[in-house]
Formats: sequence, structure tokens, C-alpha cells
Amino acid sequence: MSEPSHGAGEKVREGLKETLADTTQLGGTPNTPGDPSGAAGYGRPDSTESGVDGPVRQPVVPGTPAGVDPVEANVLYADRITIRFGGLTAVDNVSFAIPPKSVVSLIGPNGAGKTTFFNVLTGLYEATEGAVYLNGKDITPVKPHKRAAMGLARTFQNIRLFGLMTAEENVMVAMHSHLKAGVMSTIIRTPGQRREEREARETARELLDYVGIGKTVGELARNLSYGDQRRLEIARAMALKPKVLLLDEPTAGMNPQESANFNDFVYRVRDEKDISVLLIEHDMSVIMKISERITVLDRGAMIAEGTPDDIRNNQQVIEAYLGKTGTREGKRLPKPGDAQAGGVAVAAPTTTTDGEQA
Ligand SMILES: Nc1ncnc2c1ncn2[C@@H]1O[C@H](COP(=O)(O)OP(=O)(O)OP(=O)(O)O)[C@@H](O)[C@H]1O
Repeated sequence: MSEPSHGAGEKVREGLKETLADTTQLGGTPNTPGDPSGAAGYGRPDSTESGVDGPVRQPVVPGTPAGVDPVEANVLYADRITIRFGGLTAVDNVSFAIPPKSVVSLIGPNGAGKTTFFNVLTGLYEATEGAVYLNGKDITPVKPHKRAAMGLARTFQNIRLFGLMTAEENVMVAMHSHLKAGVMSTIIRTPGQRREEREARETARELLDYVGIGKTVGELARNLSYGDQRRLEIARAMALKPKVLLLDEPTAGMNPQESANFNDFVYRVRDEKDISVLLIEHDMSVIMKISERITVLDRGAMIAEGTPDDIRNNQQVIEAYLGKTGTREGKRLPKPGDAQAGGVAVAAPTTTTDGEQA
């Protein structure tokens, strides 16, 4: 799904060198026999649970204390998701939890199933099997825009903004689902409708300030710098008053300083706004610094889940990215100008700003 960008391959190579390839020095914890993934408790429920009516909840979910119901304990919980495209199983029986006020990441080599899984969480794809719960509610049949209104907001790998609208207007559009004014009051502009619009404008400005682009309020989205467009997308997602923010490649195209600031920003969002953040991100240095927990997919299956240290030292993850001999199946070696390094694709900083809506 990712598109190449020159120079970015180098960034990924550096990130991988720093994080994955350095395990011998870091003295990682080897995987336990019988649990090569380091992801005990994930996967199919054990035989004692089979045959139970309704959703079968797993006994142990990493990040969720044993004996605690993952549906209740997590702001978002995906229960044994499988997605098949014809004969291809893009995601195979993957469970995933986002605890309240957390920053978690989903990583994996090209074609691992990250975007597909992300799309199931947001409702863009319907899972072949499994269920998604938001704030304890089964949202499996709920359409994307309703999920957004329920507190699940997202940004896109390729930025989607209304290019010919101002930054402020882009944010106000997203507030639509929270505004009360009906068609009639909008047409005749009742005092209530005018007050609501004024408040929406104020909130939009506050959000733009919050993401650090308050000065761009009256500028057309398409004239903003790439980094500012990314921030505008986040402001717009936050206008939905989400409980969970799903960020797809948020630092793609950002310069190193913007990437560094991004970490602080995400923690502020978590701490001040009480929002959990899920990132799909190819920049390993960002992932390892920012994530409290990381889930790793490979060829549709979850191969590991844990803290950055767990993941950095997990042999299966290292092999998934770099292969046993440093080249996975001999086709993932980075070449000069190659957009892939160690099987990690780098999103191009492409932008869609004309007439598209998130
Ligand atoms: N709509 C679709 N129809 C058929 N196959 C699909 C579809 N979307 C994804 N796939 C396949 O599912 C698998 C997982 O793809 P996905 O894009 O989710 O991986 P990814 O981890 O996001 O990859 P990347 O890092 O390259 O973006 C791939 O083999 C892909 O070709």
C-alpha cells in the first residue's frame, strides 16, 4: 500500500540498524519454547473455550491483566479478526487491544496486513471473522462514519483534506456530527445556530493552536506545508472528540525535527485529552521511542506483541524484517534508490487535498 520516496529508505535502514539488528548487544529475552511469538494468549482460544456461544473472549491478552475481560478493559478491542480476499488470507486470527490512555503501534514488513487490519478497525473493511469492540460495545456492523462519531477517529497514509477550504473550515467540517443545528435553523440562521457556529469556530481555532498550527487558521489547506497538513489532519480527527486516534504513517514526509516534536505531541494528546493513540508507522526510530506496546504482523499473522524492548529483542521479529541471513527470501535487500529496506516500505509524502474527505 505504501509508495516509495527517495531518501526515506536510508532512514528506515538506520532505524532498523539501531533497533532490530542490535539484539546481541542488547541482550534480549529469547522467546519461550511453545510461544515463539512472545504473544501468549493471542490466537485461537484454547479448546476449553470452544463451543461457547457468542463471542469467545481470550483468556489472556497482552497488555490486559489475566482474568480481566479485554472487552471491558480496553477502549478498543479486536477479537480474533480474519480477513480473506478470495484465496488470500490478509489477516489471520489476530486479536488486538488498545488500553485507555495508551500509545500503541502496529508494525510489520510489506504486505503484513497492517493496512487491512487498520481498515477493519475503522470499518472500511468488513472482517470475514471476528469482532471489534469500542468502549465495550460491539461495533462490528457499524459503518465508518458512525464509528467516527462514536469516538474512533483516523488520519490517512495519504493526507486527505479539502484543499480549497481553509484550515479552520477543514476542522469545522469534521465537527458536523456533533452539531445540533438542523436544516431549517441553518437556512434561517437562528440565534442558536449562529451561537453553535461561533463555538465551532472557536473550538476549531483551539484545536489548530493545540496541534501547533494556529497561525494557519485562514490559509487554504492546499497551501500548507506538508508537516502542517499532517497536523491539520490530526486537528480534524480530534474535532470528533475521539477516544481513540488511529494515525496511519503520521511522520511520513516530516523532517527530523518535526518527527522529534511529534513524540511529545502524541503524549500530550494522550495525557491531556485522554485519548489512546494507535500508529502504523514505518520509521522504526519513531516506533521504538513512542510506543508503550507494539504489535507485529507478518504475512497476516501476529508474530509478537510487547514493549519496544520485547520487540527489539524478539528473534521472530528480527527474522521477519531482516531474514535469517539478513535477506528475507533473498528479495528484501535494500538497493540504492530502493524504497524498501529490510522489508520495510516507506510511505511517500503524497497528499490529496482537492475535494476529498476523510
Ligand atoms: N482490497 C484488497 N484485495 C485483495 N488483496 C488485498 C487487498 N488489500 C490488501 N490485499 C492484500 O493483503 C495483503 C496485506 O496487505 P496490506 O496492504 O494490508 O499490508 P501492509 O502491511 O499494510 O503493507 P504495506 O506496509 O506495504 O502498506 C497483501 O498481500 C495485499 O496484496
